[in-house]
Amino acid sequence: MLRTNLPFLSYIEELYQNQTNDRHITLRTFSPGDLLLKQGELPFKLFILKSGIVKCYFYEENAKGFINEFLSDGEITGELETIRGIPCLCNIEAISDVQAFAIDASIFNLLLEKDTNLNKLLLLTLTDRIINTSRKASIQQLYKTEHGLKKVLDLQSQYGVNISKEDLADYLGVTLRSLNRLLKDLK
Ligand SMILES: Nc1ncnc2c1ncn2[C@@H]1O[C@@H]2COP(=O)(O)O[C@H]2[C@H]1O
Repeated sequence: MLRTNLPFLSYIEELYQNQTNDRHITLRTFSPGDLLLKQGELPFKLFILKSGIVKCYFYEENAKGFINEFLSDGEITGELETIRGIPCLCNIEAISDVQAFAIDASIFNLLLEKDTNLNKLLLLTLTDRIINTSRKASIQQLYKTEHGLKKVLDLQSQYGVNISKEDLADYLGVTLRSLNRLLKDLK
């Protein structure tokens, strides 16, 4: 549930440290509740997380939220827009203090043209996301929510993160009321 991408983090840290005069990569900080990317908007920057946790979620027209993933160290956001030229698919919101490397979309596109390392890292990242999203979707279809909840609670204690009940419900695709009932039944 909490995705990290340490090879990507090493890659961007090296680029950041080796910058000379033109500092195209900057380090930015965000507080809980700050939006790094907004659904439907065209971002000019991509972010690669250095530390902290963000949630990646959709808002549907009926004001329901659905959380795809919780992303942490080394995860990239905003790459889909840059590659496909489409508005941001989802919102990326900090749920803890976050530090992220920011890179201009135009610079990222230039790097994509000449850096095979970046291309390989990106392919691995995108294929991982397809695998994780498909796995999550099939688990949600095949098993009861209780099964998903147990897994999420295990992972939460494994990573030592504290995720609000609202976010847990949005991650599992259930109402807060159902989540409270499930939590009560688990006791
Ligand atoms: N299923 C997913 N898992 C992880 N991250 C995602 C997923 N879907 C979208 N994102 C990220 O959310 C970002 C929103 O802006 P973009 O569409 O540019 O790029 C998107 C990806 O970086």
